[in-house]
Amino acid sequence: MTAPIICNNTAAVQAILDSLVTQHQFDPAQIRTDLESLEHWGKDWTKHFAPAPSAIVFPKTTEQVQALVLLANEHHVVLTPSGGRTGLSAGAVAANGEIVVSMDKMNQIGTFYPADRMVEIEAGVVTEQLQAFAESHDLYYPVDFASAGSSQMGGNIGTNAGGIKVIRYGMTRQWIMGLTVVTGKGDILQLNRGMVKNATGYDLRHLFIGSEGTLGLVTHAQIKLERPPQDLTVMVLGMDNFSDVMNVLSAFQAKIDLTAFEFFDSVAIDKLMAHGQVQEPFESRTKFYTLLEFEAPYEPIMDKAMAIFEDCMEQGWVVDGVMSQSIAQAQELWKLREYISETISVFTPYKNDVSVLITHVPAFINDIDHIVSTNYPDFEVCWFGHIGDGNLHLNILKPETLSKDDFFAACQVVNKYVFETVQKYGGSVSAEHGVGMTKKPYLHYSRSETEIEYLKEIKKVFDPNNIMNRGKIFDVE
Ligand SMILES: O=C(O)CC[C@@H](O)C(=O)O
Ligand SMILES: [Zn+2]
Repeated sequence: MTAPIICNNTAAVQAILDSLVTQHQFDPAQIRTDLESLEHWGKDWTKHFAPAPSAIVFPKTTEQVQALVLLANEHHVVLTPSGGRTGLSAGAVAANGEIVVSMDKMNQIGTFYPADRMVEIEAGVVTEQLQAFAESHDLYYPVDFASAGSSQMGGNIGTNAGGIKVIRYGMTRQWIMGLTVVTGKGDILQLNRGMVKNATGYDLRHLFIGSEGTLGLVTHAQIKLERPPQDLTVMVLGMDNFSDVMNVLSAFQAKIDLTAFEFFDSVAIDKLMAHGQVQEPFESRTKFYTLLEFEAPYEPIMDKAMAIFEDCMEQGWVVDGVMSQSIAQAQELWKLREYISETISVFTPYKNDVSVLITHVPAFINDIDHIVSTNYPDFEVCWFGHIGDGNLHLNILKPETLSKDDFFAACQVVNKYVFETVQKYGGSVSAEHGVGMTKKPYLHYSRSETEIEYLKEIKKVFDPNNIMNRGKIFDVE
């Protein structure tokens, strides 16, 4: 039997911190225990749990991470990995006296392999930093989202982050050619070493991608890069029926390779306009909006897009539309979608991040719409998401008069119906934000009991003392 974990045993934490400095070349500046730091590094963007870590440690090398993991095992103290802390499922929240392992000081871009179109990075590299590096070599890192300026690659790998270009380029997983990890046991493993072809049995790299730091810590990654897209053109279309959103998606996808197909509703537009940072796309409001993007380096593609657009108007699916004529205009239109999450954050939204097969989206949305209008008659609901890949972000906005706890409790009651519907369509209770703590109680709607037992067994192999991000995804006895 493993010894019990004593999360907030200050003596044990202090013994670890002392040992890091005296035995493992940690500079005292690599350790913080002041209240402000504990508050800052102890939480992500979720508002459900109060941060309460014991200390924040900033390793600089894989060996320092290993030393910390070995000490945590010895002293039975839990570690919480921390990247840019932009997560929305409380995967990086340390609420129980954990030591937070921040990758902020491991933020270097390493060797570039032009022939392999690949670059080695440390886990603390910020997404935008990698994107800029790729651009400086006439290449492209295509995984993108509104938080790219803060999110770190280690966190993106931990949650298999998705974002706005998944319809064309897939999730983070697709771009990870290799990983260096320190397992929960304290072993350093080099997984796949960047190769495209490597048929030597289980590919452990893929276990670590999306494992939310519960198996160990990613310290380095080898990232594939892509040729940059050419002449991206953006269209924003307004429509009054959700089924028309899907008609438009099918019409475009039949003839053009889209790089994005995003959707949002008039509540999102209301909030954006009230915030005042973006321009109204059309003179009159419509109920739904889609933003689609495609490469248009040649005139015939543009002609094709215009013809599809006109056809959508004739069919009565689209009420209004606008197309970018320059990069600046395309960027301006993107703000309509990218600013939504931050704009509505003042309403302490209750977040759902669900997905189903695109085939099931219309029926699924109908069911969810019914649940929401029956159960939330008094709450404002904001619909948006990456509908082109089947991912819907359903945000319920807190009325000012209701306390956070009462509001979350009310939403949790309705969750049951939302997730039963997800289950009915064989969908996911977390499409791209991870499970963390907020979706932990609902994991069983997407993963069978038997499957969860396998997950727990895998966790035990890599982290027998359950010191890695304990209490995230599922609980292990
Ligand atoms: O805030 C949300 O619910 C979604 C955040 C992000 O995934 C997005 O697509 O903007
Ligand atoms: Zn999203």
